[in-house]
Amino acid sequence: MNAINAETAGNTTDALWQRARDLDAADPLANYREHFVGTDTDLSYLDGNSLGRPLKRTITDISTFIQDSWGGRLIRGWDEEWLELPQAIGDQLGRAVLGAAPGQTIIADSTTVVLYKLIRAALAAVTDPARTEIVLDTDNFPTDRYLVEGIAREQGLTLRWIDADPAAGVTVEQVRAATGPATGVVVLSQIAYRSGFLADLPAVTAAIHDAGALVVWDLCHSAGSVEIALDDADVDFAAGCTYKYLNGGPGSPAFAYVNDRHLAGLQQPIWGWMGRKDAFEMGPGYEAAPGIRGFLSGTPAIFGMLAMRGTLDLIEEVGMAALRAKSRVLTAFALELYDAWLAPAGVQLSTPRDPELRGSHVTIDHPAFREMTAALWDQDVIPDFRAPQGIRIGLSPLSTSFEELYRGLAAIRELLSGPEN
Ligand SMILES: Cc1ncc(COP(=O)(O)O)c(C=O)c1O
Ligand SMILES: Nc1c(O)cccc1C(=O)C[C@H](N)C(=O)O
Repeated sequence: MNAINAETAGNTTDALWQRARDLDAADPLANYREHFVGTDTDLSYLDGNSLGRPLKRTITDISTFIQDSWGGRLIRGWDEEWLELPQAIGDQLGRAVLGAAPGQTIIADSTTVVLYKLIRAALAAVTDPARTEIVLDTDNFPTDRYLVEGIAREQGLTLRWIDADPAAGVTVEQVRAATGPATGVVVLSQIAYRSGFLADLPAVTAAIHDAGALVVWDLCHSAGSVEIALDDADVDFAAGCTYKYLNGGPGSPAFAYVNDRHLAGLQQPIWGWMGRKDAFEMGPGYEAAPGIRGFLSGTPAIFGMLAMRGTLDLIEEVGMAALRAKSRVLTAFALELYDAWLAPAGVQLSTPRDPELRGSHVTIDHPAFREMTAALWDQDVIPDFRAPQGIRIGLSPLSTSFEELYRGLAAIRELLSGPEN
């Protein structure tokens, strides 16, 4: 029996539609949606946690860059501006999003490469030879797991796996149980890519430090969606993407954060000319540039850095607290729609209900979702599918509207209820 009854669904649907409109009307960030390309259509974009929408100003920023900077200044651009951009934008990101004082954040490479460098740097900072274990969890993003497996093999270290509940995440208790005198480094995501579980970063960091180990946080799904205070939590190392909630565009470079107290004498493993002291001296042997700049390896991807500046400017204007507040209302409304329409149709919720424990996406599971995702995309409803049967509803606080979210979940409800309804 199909549990969505047409009569009651009609009433609920009208009430929820009105509610979506009311939430948009009450949303203090509603006007920011207009800053993004494509938000004046009926397309429902629910995948900003994979790839954020572009800002309209990016069209002008990129075009001006080509015309004036690249086209006008040519190679002089490096000396005049570009060489400093990885640190300048890194500092802005640190200030606006990460809770990091200047000089600890840099834009570089991809998240995968940055994580490799950070994990190796963290291991190099562990001086006790008895600390031979890297701790990670079974539900972390594939790149994190593969990197750690590769590094353990390369360095002759042992892995200790935390068995994470895929519908929840890694708890402080689990971290305490998995760490001890043999732990060197722990690698975790602040927000789980699948369930959206939000880890208690300060408490987990403190637990890892209590065990005498260092932590590398993956902030891909949290940068630009939740408030982060890396310095206050005394985090050791962190990395993340800029193409999700920071709207840097496909393949935009990653960021690396290294706490000041680790920077002196830091050893990262990819020794390229751009990370060397006096890069343009091109001297013999490698001597790392002082500070966070020693974290560069090759030529920075300037083009890929331009778009994220627009979002950082907006975040500085609005503040991360306002973004987090909107994100909480968005995910709460997603749960309301889920309860009214999808739970009765047998869809499982795989994201914590407690708003303190979730980030900015909601994951729902159903055996029909693999096939359904293509049908949704055809209808301009764009979530993403994560195997084996999950749809993630990614909600970007600056660009997602409540009506857009309503339309997306209504389309899922209709496809689930079949052609007869
Ligand atoms: C948690 C997490 N870590 C790492 C990555 C991978 O980063 P990249 O492909 O940019 O290296 C992603 C997304 O792709 C992610 O969600
Ligand atoms: N990075 C991606 C890509 O290059 C292509 C398609 C999707 C992505 C993603 O961002 C995946 C994403 N990090 C995830 O959480 O699943």
